Order: sequence, then structure tokens, then C-alpha cells
Amino acid sequence: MSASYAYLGPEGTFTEVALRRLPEAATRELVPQVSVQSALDAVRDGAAEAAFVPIENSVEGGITTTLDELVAGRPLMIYREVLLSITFALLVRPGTGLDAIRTVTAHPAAQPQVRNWLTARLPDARWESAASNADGARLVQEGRYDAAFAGEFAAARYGLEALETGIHDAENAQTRFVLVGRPARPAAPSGADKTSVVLWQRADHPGGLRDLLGEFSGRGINLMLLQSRPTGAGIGNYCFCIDAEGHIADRRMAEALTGLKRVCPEVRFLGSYPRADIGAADVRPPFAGTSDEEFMAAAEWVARCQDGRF
Ligand SMILES: O=C(O)C(=O)Cc1ccccc1
Repeated sequence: MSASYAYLGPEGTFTEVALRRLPEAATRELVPQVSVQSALDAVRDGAAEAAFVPIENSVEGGITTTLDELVAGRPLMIYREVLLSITFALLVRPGTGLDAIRTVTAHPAAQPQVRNWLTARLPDARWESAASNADGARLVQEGRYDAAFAGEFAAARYGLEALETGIHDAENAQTRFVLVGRPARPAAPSGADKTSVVLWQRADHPGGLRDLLGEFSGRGINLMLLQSRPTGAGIGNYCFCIDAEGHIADRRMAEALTGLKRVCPEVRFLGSYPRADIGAADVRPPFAGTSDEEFMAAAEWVARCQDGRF
């Protein structure tokens, strides 16, 4: 197995900056890929140990290419996450002024984060999507577009200059990235973990989603993400990507997943991994009746009842 991490490239993406924040990245070869799909396929085919890709941003929600790959592609698992605060720079070939910009490019997920700025400052510019923000910068270098929204750090890499910096429609916009590998035993609980799953619900079942969510809420498990994605089976057919607080090694999470596996036609476990937003010291204690000890004591009581030893 190759000790390399594939990531959404080319060099100079926000993805690369976020990846370099993981201590383990320092000991791996980092290999840029042209798309999220090719980064994930490199892992599935054994060419890379893991892939690092964007999955969610606080302005627009899920990065659908990544979610759909994790939902429907050959199974993979999430091992780590990184949160990165993002502002954009407008990168141009040296000497280009704002009034000369007719075309702008960036990754589609960048657009909702710069839309107001674009309307105010470059109302007539035509938007074209790029495979990533750094790829947009590369295309500006090649003369294909006049300007790209990307990280300021990408300017030097592509011989461009930043005409404007700090561009962001929403304050504190953050993007979440995940390190994805082939399925294996999740790391032991860190004390502040989350669990990602995809749930399919039975067709035409009134209150189906409420019942699925009840498996979590009834055990005191807080949800951090709920995103529906079409299953591809026609209008009205959705599955649900869910991030929930806790680790599959926690009794309450294991029991919630057991309940979901019984009632859902399909459940895909996407991993239990350390949260990037808070540490163990900030995790609130389990709600009354939902600690490991309370689950175990209750299971022992049932066993004693079954034995007539209560
Ligand atoms: O990493 C990049 O540069 C990307 O193209 C993905 C992305 C898109 C929008 C915000 C953050 C990351």
C-alpha cells in the first residue's frame, strides 16, 4: 500500500492547505488529483493510502460530489476532519485591472461565498466553473479566463497577482474537509468524536424520517449534519447523510445504529473520528440514562429478568 495521500489539486487549493494541518500529512507524499472522484478512486484502487477532499461548507452546505461518492461509490470510511476558515482573493495576470475582467472562474462551491461581491464589483463578468479554485488560477495563468477566486497563497504558484483579498460574503465562512480511506477498524474514541452514516428509509412510510431521527434523539445523541441526497431512483427518493455526536464504541451510538439497521432498508457506516470543532474537555456529559454504564446496567437487569434472578 502506498504511503501517499491524494487530494483535490492542483497545488495551491484550500484542500492542500487544510491537509497540511494534519500532523500525519508531514510523513506522507501528497499527490494532487484533478477531481474529488479521482482522489477517491486512487484510494479505492490502492494507489493511495487515503484521500483528502472538501465535504461541507458553512455557507452552502454539503459538497455534493463528495457526499454522492461516499453515499453510492465503492465503500470508503472517514478517518479525520479539518475545519478551515476561508476568504478569497481575486487573482489576475500581473497588470490586469478590474475594468478589464470579463470572465471569472472558481470551484462551484466558491460562488455562494463571493456572489454579492461579484454583483457589486463585477456585475457584467461571466462566471465559469473550474475543477478547483487552484485549477481556476491555473486557467487564468494560461489565459483562458481573466480572473480566478482562490486562496491568496495560490498567486505565487501560478504567477498571478491578488487584485483584491479578504473577499467573503459571509463572515466566518468555514469549509470542512475529510481524510478518507478504505474501510478498517475506526480509531479508539478520542473523547470528542462524531459518527457519519447514510440512511435509506422505507418508501411511503409516513413519519419515516421522524422515526429514523428518533433512534438518535431517544438515546440522547445530538445531530450535527442532516443532508438529503437523491438516490437516483426518481423524484421523491432520498437518502440522508447524518453526522451525529459520539463514537460507534459508545453504547448509545451502537444501540442507535442497531435500531437503524433493523428499520432501514440500507445503512452505510462512514466512520467514527475525532471532531475538529471542539476537544474532549468541551464535550458535554451524556444525558441522564444514556451513559455506557447505564446502558450496561440496564442490559444486565434484562438478562437477570430473563433468568428469573431479579
Ligand atoms: O480546495 C479548493 O481550493 C477547492 O476548490 C474546494 C473548495 C471550494 C470552495 C471553498 C473551499 C474549498
